[in-house]
Amino acid sequence: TVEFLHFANSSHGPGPDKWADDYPVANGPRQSPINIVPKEALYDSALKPLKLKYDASNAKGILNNGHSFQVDFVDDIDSSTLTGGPISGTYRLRQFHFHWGASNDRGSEHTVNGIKFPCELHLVHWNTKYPSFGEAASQPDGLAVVGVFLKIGAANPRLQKVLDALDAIRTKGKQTTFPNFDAKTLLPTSLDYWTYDGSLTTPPLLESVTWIVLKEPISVSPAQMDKFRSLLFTGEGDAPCCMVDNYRPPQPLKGRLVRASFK
Ligand SMILES: NS(=O)(=O)c1ccc(C(=O)N2CCc3cc(O)c(O)cc3[C@@H]2c2ccccc2)cc1
Ligand SMILES: [Zn+2]
Repeated sequence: TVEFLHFANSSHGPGPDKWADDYPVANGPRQSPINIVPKEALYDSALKPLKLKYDASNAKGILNNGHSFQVDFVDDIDSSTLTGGPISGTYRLRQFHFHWGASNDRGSEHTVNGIKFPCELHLVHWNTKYPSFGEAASQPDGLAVVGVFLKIGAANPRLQKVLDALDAIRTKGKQTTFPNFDAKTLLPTSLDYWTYDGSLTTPPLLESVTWIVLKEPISVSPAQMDKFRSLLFTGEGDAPCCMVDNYRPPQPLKGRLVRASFK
């Protein structure tokens, strides 16, 4: 459809339909995102509650990486971690970032019964049984990403703190310090989740992600969505191209089971 034609031919490289040329894993058995069909998810009473312990002082900086923006965390100690849930061991928070659309009818990567949300937050964690994030990213149990949907509603004051930093990182490659941010403030009340084995949703599309998608969305206002769209894919001095529609569409399930932590 039109947004992918744009994504495919835009200045920031080939879009999702071209990725298989350079990354054959794009057609692999455990690609992300997927469409979640709640009625086809299996409630698994053995799934533990998610335990997210985030230390605000671990927040380092905020960066426009040319395909999204991310808030990076100090991850050389076990102070911001994910445990419990579908995973075993301890995973450290590395960064969080978002995916969003050019309009409020699209933007999320995962969909629920085919419904697209205007935005999706990803909190990226890596398994500390491996020596580093890069090493973990190539292991089948190396990464765990918590996905949170954003739904149009009241302005979200916790999200606003992140959005207020975007003016300083408008173009690709720009970054600025972003100290003392508690990522927990971006989570919804309920930590009920769906979980399945998947991949990175951007190249290199590594099949190393245990996905944990929260059922309850957080709110975002239309004005706040416009703030996301004020970012540019392009660098300073390049012809400006608005950073929008930076989401991969749902990929084939290929027989995978989606489990639910709730009835
Ligand atoms: N959407 S997502 O699945 O949650 C996700 C998670 C991590 C990453 C990530 O950290 N990547 C992939 C893209 C990328 C691009 C770069 O220019 C870069 O310097 C680093 C990354 C990393 C990455 C690259 C190689 C191996 C593992 C991660 C990207 C997307
Ligand atoms: Zn992502």
